[in-house]
Amino acid sequence: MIYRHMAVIDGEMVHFEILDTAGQEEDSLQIEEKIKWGDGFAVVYSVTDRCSFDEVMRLCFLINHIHSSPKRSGGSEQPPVVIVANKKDLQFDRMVSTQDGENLSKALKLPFYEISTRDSYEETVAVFNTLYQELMRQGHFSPGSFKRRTVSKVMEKIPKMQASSTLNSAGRSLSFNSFRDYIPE
Ligand SMILES: Nc1nc2c(ncn2[C@@H]2O[C@H](COP(=O)(O)OP(=O)(O)OP(=O)(O)O)[C@@H](O)[C@H]2O)c(=O)[nH]1
Repeated sequence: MIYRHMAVIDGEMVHFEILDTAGQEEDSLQIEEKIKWGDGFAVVYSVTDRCSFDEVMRLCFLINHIHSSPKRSGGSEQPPVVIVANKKDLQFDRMVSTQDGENLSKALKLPFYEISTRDSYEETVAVFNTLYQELMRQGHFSPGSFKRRTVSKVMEKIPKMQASSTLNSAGRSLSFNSFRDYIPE
């Protein structure tokens, strides 16, 4: 599933395409193609699901590995990655502490956000703003001349994906998910 999101960041209109992997059974080739496709990555876990947290480190390494391979087109710098702890509103079901998330992010030297996609649109879009700003900082893209990719090209490679609106049924929150389905067996 690809979600679209538009935002004005630092005075520039930015069009995001957000690939959501929820519930997909994928082999390692599909995973690799999807990771190659991304310019930046939000590795999302749920604070109510310890297993999703336990996958974060492995996924970050996988992203770095794939984007540092000689096959990767573009620059040599690692793509922007942020770690996102979702569902912070569910405080009574919490299984992963804020400290755990912060410690992991510090160890991996990655930005960390703890958010609730249910409660805060602003917290959610801040994740994507950070990814965009980091891409700009790296200098691979300049504002207004962003690398273009067509959805149809992606869909040829990833037949299960469909283009879709960014907004969920409540009309306010972005939807994005843990990358745990990306892990090869
Ligand atoms: N309370 C709360 N519920 C959330 C939040 N984000 C998502 N949910 C709910 O969690 C459930 C799963 O959300 P999804 O977006 O389908 O998450 P997913 O990672 O795709 O889940 P899988 O389909 O199991 O991969 C839904 O019922 C959402 O409404 C949040 O921040 N707070």
